[in-house]
Amino acid sequence: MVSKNSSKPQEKCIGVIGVGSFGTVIANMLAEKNQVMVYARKEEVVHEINSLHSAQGKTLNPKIKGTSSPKEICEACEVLFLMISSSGFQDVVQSFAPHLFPYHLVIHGTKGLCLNLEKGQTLDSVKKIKRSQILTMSEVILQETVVVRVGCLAGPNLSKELTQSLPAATVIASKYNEVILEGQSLLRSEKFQVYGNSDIIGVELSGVLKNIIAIAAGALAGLNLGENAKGLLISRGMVEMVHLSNALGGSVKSVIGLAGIGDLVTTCNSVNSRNFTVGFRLANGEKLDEILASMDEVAEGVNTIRVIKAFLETADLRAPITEYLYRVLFENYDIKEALQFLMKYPFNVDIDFV
Ligand SMILES: NC(=O)c1ccc[n+]([C@@H]2O[C@H](COP(=O)([O-])OP(=O)(O)OC[C@H]3O[C@@H](n4cnc5c(N)ncnc54)[C@H](O)[C@@H]3O)[C@@H](O)[C@H]2O)c1
Ligand SMILES: O=P(O)(O)OC[C@H](O)CO
Repeated sequence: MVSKNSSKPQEKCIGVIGVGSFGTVIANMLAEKNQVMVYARKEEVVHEINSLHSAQGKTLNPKIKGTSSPKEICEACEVLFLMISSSGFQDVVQSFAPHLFPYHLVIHGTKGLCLNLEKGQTLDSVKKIKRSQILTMSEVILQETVVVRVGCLAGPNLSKELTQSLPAATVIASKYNEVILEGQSLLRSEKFQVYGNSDIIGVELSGVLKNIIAIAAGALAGLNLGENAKGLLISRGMVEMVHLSNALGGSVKSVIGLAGIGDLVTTCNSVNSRNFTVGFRLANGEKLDEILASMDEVAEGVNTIRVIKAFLETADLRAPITEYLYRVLFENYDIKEALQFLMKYPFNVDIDFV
């Protein structure tokens, strides 16, 4: 877009829905090049954004305007970044649906799964689920709204490091090349590289599934089992991710790319990862309920383990790391015994998917 009076490109208004850890970082990155409007559901957070230029203590670029109105942000912005944890994703998308039109372009950054169950059913009541009862976030957007041009953003993107402007890269995945090009033009900078991928389901699943392995990596670290064991876990974890992703509709190529192996290595090695931290604290004897109650931010891997365990009940597939973590998290199985079992698991071949 070029204004009538100058050759400088006119700034667009880009919307960011959700101002948690990741939403604030992405909003600040977008504000380097364009006007940004952010949506927060609480009026006090909107007031803080507009008067103090921060969101729950996290600094925001003063150019960023806050609103609690889905209508206002959808009218002002054609491009929207959805940065909501998976637990609130479906509710937020439903509340935005009346204000979204086919001209909107929506990119999400959520690394979790939603369920597509009958009214009144829960994971506890059904216990076994099929692929059709699991929704990735792009599938939620397509199911609940008339938006067509949907993308996802995934990769090794720890928000604490992005806040410090440390170098990083991400993947924008979409079936539509224009979504990838738009995401690249909005976010790419000297410090932040943006790759494209057309396999949106595979990229979403890569970001979702690596959280499971990160919980196990945190547990290994908490038990001081060493770097050899971590190498073993990451490599077997990647194989498990490939098979699960395949069964859920993702391609191998995405898992071995930046959003898969790239994010897997980062998250399995960082105390800044919430999922790694859950595993680390479990290994130090804390109970899951205590850990989750003390965390302000979401560790998506915990719910993902429940969802994938229920999926495994209907799939012709073994995923031993996920299955044993489920027993540790939800059936009081001893974490040391689980890890010892996994170390001795009789995997016969190293790589069986190429
Ligand atoms: N923090 C990171 O380093 C990082 C990096 C990449 C991806 N992610 C992914 O991004 C997603 C969000 O992570 P985060 O770190 O920002 O989490 P967070 O807990 O800091 O923020 C979650 C945001 O979702 C909003 N939200 C949740 N339920 C809502 C509801 N019902 N209505 C309105 N708003 C609601 C919260 O208010 C908050 O703004 C997760 O899926 C995470 O896996 C996080
Ligand atoms: O803090 P985590 O464990 O949710 O990880 C954050 C990002 O997914 C890292 O890319």
